[in-house]
Amino acid sequence: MHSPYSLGPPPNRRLDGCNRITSLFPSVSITDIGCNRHSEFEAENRDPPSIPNFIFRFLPSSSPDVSQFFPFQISTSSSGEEPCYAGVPMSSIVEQGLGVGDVISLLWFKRSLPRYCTKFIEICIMLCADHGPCASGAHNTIVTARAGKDLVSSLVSGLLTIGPRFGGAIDDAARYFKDVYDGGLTPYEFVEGMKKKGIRVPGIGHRIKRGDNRDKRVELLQLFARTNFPSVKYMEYAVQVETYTLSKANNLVLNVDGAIGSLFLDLLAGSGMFTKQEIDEIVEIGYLNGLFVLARSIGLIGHTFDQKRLKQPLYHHPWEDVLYTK
Ligand SMILES: CC(=O)SCCNC(=O)CCNC(=O)[C@H](O)C(C)(C)COP(=O)(O)OP(=O)(O)OC[C@H]1O[C@@H](n2cnc3c(N)ncnc32)[C@H](O)[C@@H]1OP(=O)(O)O
Repeated sequence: MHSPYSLGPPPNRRLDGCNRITSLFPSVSITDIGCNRHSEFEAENRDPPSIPNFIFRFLPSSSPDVSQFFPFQISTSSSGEEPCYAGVPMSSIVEQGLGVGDVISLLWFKRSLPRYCTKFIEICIMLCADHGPCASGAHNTIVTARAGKDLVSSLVSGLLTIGPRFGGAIDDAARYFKDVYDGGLTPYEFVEGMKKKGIRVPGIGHRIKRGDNRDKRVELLQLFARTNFPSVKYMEYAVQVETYTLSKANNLVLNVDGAIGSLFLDLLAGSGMFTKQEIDEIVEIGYLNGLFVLARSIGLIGHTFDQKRLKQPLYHHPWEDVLYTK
């Protein structure tokens, strides 16, 4: 019995996909791509090699995308001598001294991005890793760890606070900044239009930061991008939006979500590594909140360990904060 989570598509669907491929590419035989060998692997109680790996080895590089034939697509191969991320072997990743930004670029974006892009991803991860115990996510994690729960429970309890008000506005910021910049709206038209619709501008506003107490993380991201990116047009637009919102209220700064959202648009558009269609898809699907989720997991895990190491007792919130009503 094939589980959808273990070996990939069951044999009949594998064969079906392979048959369609061999009919499309007469130079490729079904033996070449290993489809007729499923029972052989099963008899030896081994995982069959992934079909796409076989196929990509035999198809000419100009072949159309065959991935559409497969209900399961992978970018991590575990069937060869060593695991590969989007076709790049682990040894090559280690030997080239690549970092976690490169791994993210391979696994999320399915391509090797230039070093300044992967460095930018790494800076996002480093800067968003933690923001102290009072932020929503850390607070939840701490309370959960102190209730005696395990690492995973404590981590996810914190992660579940990530959303439109806390760390989860990067995708929406990117969507809006892209739409309004590409559509030629002025910052004034954008902000006032949002106000009319009763929607807060994603990427703008902070609970603590103010116009006269800027977010250092935003400044560091902007400095890196201004120095290394070929173009920062979306970021400059976001800064113009901030200038306008700050003229309305001192808390309406460009926050870290807005900075990452606008700068990632610049990375996608300026690197020359993505087609317009791919950029639209990345923004529409919403890849970018993943950066905050991944980054903040580092800090939340640290908060869990702190509580365990310090043997902190069950948390109880101070009575005096609570207004009791009838
Ligand atoms: C790492 C991070 O978490 S960064 C934050 C990511 N989230 C966003 O970018 C979403 C948009 N921003 C917001 O929703 C808010 O600014 C928050 C949640 C981040 C902070 O909110 P708070 O400091 O609690 O501000 P509060 O909710 O009290 O709002 C104060 C005033 O500013 C206005 N305001 C706050 N943010 C915005 C915004 N993004 N756009 C328009 N107006 C805003 C509010 O309408 C409110 O005005 P009102 O009292 O006249 O209604």
